[in-house]
Amino acid sequence: MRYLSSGESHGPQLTIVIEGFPSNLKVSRSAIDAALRQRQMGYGRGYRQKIETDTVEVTSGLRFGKTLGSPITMHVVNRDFAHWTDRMSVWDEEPENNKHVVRPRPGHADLAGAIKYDHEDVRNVLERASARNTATMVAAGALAKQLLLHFGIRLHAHVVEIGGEAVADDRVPRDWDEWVQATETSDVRAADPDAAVRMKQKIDEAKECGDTVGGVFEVVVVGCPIGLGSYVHPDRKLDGRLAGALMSIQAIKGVEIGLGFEAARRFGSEVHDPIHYENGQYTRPSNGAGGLEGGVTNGQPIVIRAAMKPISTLYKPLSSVNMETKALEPASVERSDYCAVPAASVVGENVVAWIIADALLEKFGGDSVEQIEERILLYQDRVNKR
Ligand SMILES: Cc1cc2nc3c(=O)[nH]c(=O)nc-3n(C[C@H](O)[C@H](O)[C@H](O)COP(=O)(O)O)c2cc1C
Ligand SMILES: C=C(O[C@@H]1CC(C(=O)O)=C[C@@H](OP(=O)(O)O)[C@H]1O)C(=O)O
Repeated sequence: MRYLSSGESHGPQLTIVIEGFPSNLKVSRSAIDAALRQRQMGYGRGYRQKIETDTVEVTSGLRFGKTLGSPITMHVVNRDFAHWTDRMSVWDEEPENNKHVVRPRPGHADLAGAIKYDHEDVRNVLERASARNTATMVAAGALAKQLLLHFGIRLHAHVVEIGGEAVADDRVPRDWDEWVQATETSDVRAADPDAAVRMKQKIDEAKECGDTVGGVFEVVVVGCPIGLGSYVHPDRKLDGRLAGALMSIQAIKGVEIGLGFEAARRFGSEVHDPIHYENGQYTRPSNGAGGLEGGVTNGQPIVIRAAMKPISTLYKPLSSVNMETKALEPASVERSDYCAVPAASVVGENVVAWIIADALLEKFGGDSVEQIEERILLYQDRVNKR
């Protein structure tokens, strides 16, 4: 299963073409729209989200709400394009009064992208480098999530840290539904209400100073069978694939699985999860491995965290260089978010859904939902005999 996306941030629309999605899954448009809406939310987002109301249009691959097995094409319209028709025109000549972006922002793709693609106007870079494209990741992932749910695999993401303010683990509900409810009613998607207050204060502090803040989110996946992914080649290791997918989200700078970096500070006896056998199955009393050993799912919940750097555009800009004159000048200022960690957590949840769904199809074949069902049942039988 694979997908490609296209679209500039202020162009007419974003497009996603998915190939290899199995047939005969009844899919819900409102579930995709709900995920898109969640991605737009979160304390610290900028004015753009007041302009957009992201929803999905599907123009191929579905009939009567069911997948056909043929390529699925989805679109998300950029309402903001209405304000950019001359500056983002596909065919018309460039307007004479068009102002070029020439002072690249430290932390964004501006400078490296302008040099790589030989652009004089940095806008030609930032339009596609923009995290607007994360809407396509969410649309594709929200479809994959529906496939996973059909097979009893659930996943959810929450924010665990913003600007150094972290949730207390014992304040996060252990019950799945309560936890989901707690994050979805929090405007920073953090399940600990006191930490959420401190996180919002950090965002306010950054905003007042013309600055930005980053943070950490965590994705949890439950219900995965043992044996997704493989240890045989680097590109088949599920830990690597998940880390790669999360790292490919704009501004993600670190990924850790299970104990992650903490494992490097402990003795092995304090890190690895003992193996027990109870009531006819293997159990693990702890989950330091975060559900993955040797690049393969081990039946425990997958727990994976990602660190997001602060937003690159600063209203009080760092110094940069005018690429036309080479003079030292403040970096350009684009309308911007102050903090997008809650939004990034939604993106993270959906890119993880995509990778797990892909690994599921790889293990069980992927032409139709019925065929996958049969193979999962057969496999479960074998697993139960081990
Ligand atoms: C959901 C989301 C929203 C973002 N919003 C902004 C923004 O408003 N302004 C900005 O400069 N960067 C924003 N970013 C981050 C930039 O896209 C990112 O800094 C840039 O792509 C370079 O990141 P990289 O070095 O990880 O590739 C956002 C990222 C995400 C995930
Ligand atoms: C458009 C989105 O995020 C954008 C990501 C982004 C960036 O530089 O990455 C810059 C901002 O764009 P604009 O200048 O249009 O406000 C964000 O709003 C979105 O998430 O839908």
